Amino acid sequence: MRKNIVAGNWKMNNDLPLSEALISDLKRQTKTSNAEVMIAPTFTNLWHAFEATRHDDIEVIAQNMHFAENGAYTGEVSADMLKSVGIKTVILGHSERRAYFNEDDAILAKKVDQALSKDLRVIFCFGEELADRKAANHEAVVESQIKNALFHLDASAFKNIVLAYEPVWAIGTGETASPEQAQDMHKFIRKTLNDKYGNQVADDMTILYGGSVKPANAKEIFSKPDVDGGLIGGAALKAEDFYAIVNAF
Ligand SMILES: O=C(CO)COP(=O)(O)O
Repeated sequence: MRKNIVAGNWKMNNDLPLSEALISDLKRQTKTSNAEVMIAPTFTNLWHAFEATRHDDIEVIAQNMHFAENGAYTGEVSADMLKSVGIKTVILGHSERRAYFNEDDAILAKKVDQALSKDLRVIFCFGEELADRKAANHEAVVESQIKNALFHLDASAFKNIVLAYEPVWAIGTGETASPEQAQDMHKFIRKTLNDKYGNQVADDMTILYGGSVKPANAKEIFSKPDVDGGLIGGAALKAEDFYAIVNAF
């Protein structure tokens, strides 16, 4: 079923004391919308964050994981490790992972497979760079990112996938895709799913937009019919701003 989700990706921000403080602030906010609320702290804060929100309407999710079961992968974290600290959802394919850690479609396909085989829900991120959009190549880029990492899956696997369109040029830049640009791309993504898997998968898919979503622009972006929520970076680091976005539905 399609849902409204607002997920805060904290990226590499907040050590343990700051994470504790932000979670206390988040717990003081009031949710007036039907959106599911998620926060993605860094690995070292996951257990504390899970414990601290156990009785709250906030899901703690992970920013990344490795594709292997376990073994000699220094510095990496496995699906089982995430599950053992209460995590049920993992972000994969973020543009920062793609750009700085060389995660390509083939690696991401393996990560998606591993996460799904462990019953983790995946928030799968993708999006074009500025040069792609200037060359009017944005739809082709997004289509290939989705196809290469996900189209080996059965239709039933998509129940555990949420898509997040994050145009690279709008991340952390203060430049947002216009609500129309977001809507056009989300509609195109749904059509791409429809062409391969039919309208059940396409209509049920939750598609988030990410890239400089702020309290001031969230309402207009979320009002678009194919935008089901947001993946929020900078504005997720302040509880009032984050809940202003959550409540923009
Ligand atoms: O990358 C993002 C969320 O994953 C978006 O970040 P900003 O909201 O800071 O642009």
